[in-house]
Amino acid sequence: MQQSADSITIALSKGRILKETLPLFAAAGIEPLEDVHTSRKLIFETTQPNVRFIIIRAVDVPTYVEYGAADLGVAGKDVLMEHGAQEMYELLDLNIARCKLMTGKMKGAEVAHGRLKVATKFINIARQYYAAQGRQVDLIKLYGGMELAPIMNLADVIVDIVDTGNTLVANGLEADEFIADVSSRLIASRLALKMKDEKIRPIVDMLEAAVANNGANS
Ligand SMILES: Nc1ncnc2c1ncn2[C@@H]1O[C@H](COP(=O)(O)OP(=O)(O)OP(=O)(O)O)[C@@H](O)[C@H]1O
Ligand SMILES: O=P(O)(O)OC[C@H]1O[C@H](OP(=O)(O)OP(=O)(O)O)[C@H](O)[C@@H]1O
Repeated sequence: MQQSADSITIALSKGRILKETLPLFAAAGIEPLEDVHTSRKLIFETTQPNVRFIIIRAVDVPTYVEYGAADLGVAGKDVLMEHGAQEMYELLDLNIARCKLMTGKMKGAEVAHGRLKVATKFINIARQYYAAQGRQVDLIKLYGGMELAPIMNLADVIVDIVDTGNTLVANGLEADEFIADVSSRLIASRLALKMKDEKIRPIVDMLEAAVANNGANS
């Protein structure tokens, strides 16, 4: 399907962000015409004739926006930091899916002073974080369940998302160093901002009001 000059494509992260994203867009007058949770479709028309959603894996959202295949996107700050922000702009902090990026280690463990083995799916974030501290690290890429790595002696520490801390505790780990606060952001492609500013602006304004209203009600 071609990107058309007068339509707007918005890439949404499926998974846990989606539940909190849809009410914000609904408050901005943009609702999918079908139930996104039960449909196998990837593209959804919305209550606004020229606005459609594509619903994809969180890590793929920056890629669609970067290439201008989507005009707008919603993704976690963790995903954006890991991807690196080329050809796109962060327009709004949606203040949803709030959590922290932290290092974690076995409870009570002393982190050795020498070279550190770090398991994470956030390889770029971890590389930058430890480089800024001048620490030598071996990075071990995982795709989930990072908490298992120190238990199995695969790594000394992990870099992962922490919210309640329950997952760390349930696995005998503890949070150690804070890396960054995370929440979901509205992003736009450079191209879309240049070519479709007058279509994008009212959507951003309505979302901004919805976010403020969300904050006032929580
Ligand atoms: N425990 C959490 N609490 C709050 N927000 C979280 C939590 N875990 C992840 N997030 C945020 O939600 C985003 C999406 O997380 P989710 O778990 O839905 O997807 P994922 O596991 O990264 O992706 P996939 O399921 O495609 O592998 C993350 O990028 C992060 O910004
Ligand atoms: O501090 P908590 O409230 O326990 O939340 C943190 C957990 O949530 C995320 O995992 P998720 O459920 O997304 O699983 P996955 O990363 O293995 O896909 C994250 O990777 C942590 O494991």
